[in-house]
Amino acid sequence: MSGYLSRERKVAIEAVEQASKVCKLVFKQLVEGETLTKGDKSPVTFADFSAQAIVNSILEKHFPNDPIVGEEDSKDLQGESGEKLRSKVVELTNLVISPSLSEDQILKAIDRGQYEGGKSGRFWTLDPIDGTKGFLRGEQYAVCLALIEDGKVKLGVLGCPNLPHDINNEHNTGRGSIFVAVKGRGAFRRPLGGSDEDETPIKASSITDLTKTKFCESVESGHTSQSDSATIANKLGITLPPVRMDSQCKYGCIANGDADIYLRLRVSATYVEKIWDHAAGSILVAEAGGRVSDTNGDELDFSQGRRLEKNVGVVAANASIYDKVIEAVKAQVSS
Ligand SMILES: Nc1ncnc2c1ncn2[C@@H]1O[C@H](COP(=O)(O)OS(=O)(=O)O)[C@@H](OP(=O)(O)O)[C@H]1O
Ligand SMILES: [Mg+2]
Ligand SMILES: [Mg+2]
Ligand SMILES: [Mg+2]
Repeated sequence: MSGYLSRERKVAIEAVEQASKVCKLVFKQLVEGETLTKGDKSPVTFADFSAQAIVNSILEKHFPNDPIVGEEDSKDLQGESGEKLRSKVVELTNLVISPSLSEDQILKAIDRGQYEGGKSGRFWTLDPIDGTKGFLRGEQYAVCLALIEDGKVKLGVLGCPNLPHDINNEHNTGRGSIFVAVKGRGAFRRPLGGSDEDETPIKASSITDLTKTKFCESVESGHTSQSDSATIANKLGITLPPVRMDSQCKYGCIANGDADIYLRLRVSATYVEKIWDHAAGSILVAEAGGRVSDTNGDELDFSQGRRLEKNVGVVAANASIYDKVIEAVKAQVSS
């Protein structure tokens, strides 16, 4: 494939593929292996750091001048107290990446993610594992990578290793997809581990009858107001129960037409959304013909640094119902 951002697209897919591999490996070794005591979050920590090391070192190899806004930093891996975690991350990273990287190279790669973002120039943003709680439960999580230029998202890649190919028939289909979107070039889905030939274009749904729509939201009631969304759904005449799913896989479902509305309604007055939690997902929905905004109807503004300082919550929906949905959301959040 040639043309606008074709090299960036290819490298980003490769980076997300490799990071997804380490996540699956950690899950198999440590979560499924029953070595875990209840409440132990160490596997997701190993996978988070290893995935960020892998993506950042692949980006550095191909685009050495591009800064990265990544969720993690190497603080917890430093010094004597970080020794155990550090050696595990080095081991895991080198199971996936070749040629092998030294401990120092791995820590430096993780810390390439410290860029502060902003309104000019180009940078990448990475959430090595979004939906950490979903990962630990063996449910949905995503590796999320996006390219931002002058404050606008131009490319987004979401790796969703556990997402069923058919969410309506989840026990009888394969799992694992990569979603890709480039500004102005549409949105696509391909199987994890697949090739360019396996890519198919995807579209948001075109359903107009609100009573038949499906909405999705976070599993965690600490991340979205599930009571506000129930009130909104009721006002809109939605009868189906919410599809609760962790991570940016929710954006993937909207882009793929598997759900029609995504509501993320602020629970805490002090929480500000992070750019890596929404960059890749939002371009995916927009390129699939859907609409995305915050709960005031304002465009998500990725030019404000590491966080979406100007926005509150998120609403995504298919284009035919978006206006009705945002009207109901605004009424609820301002009441
Ligand atoms: N208070 C609050 N409000 C809103 N969002 C929050 C909040 N706290 C955390 N987070 C971020 O939510 C990310 C996961 O979002 P999900 O929609 O996947 O939620 S969940 O997994 O169902 O809990 C999660 O991303 P990861 O840390 O990458 O998992 C957080 O960045
Ligand atoms: Mg996240
Ligand atoms: Mg994360
Ligand atoms: Mg986190």
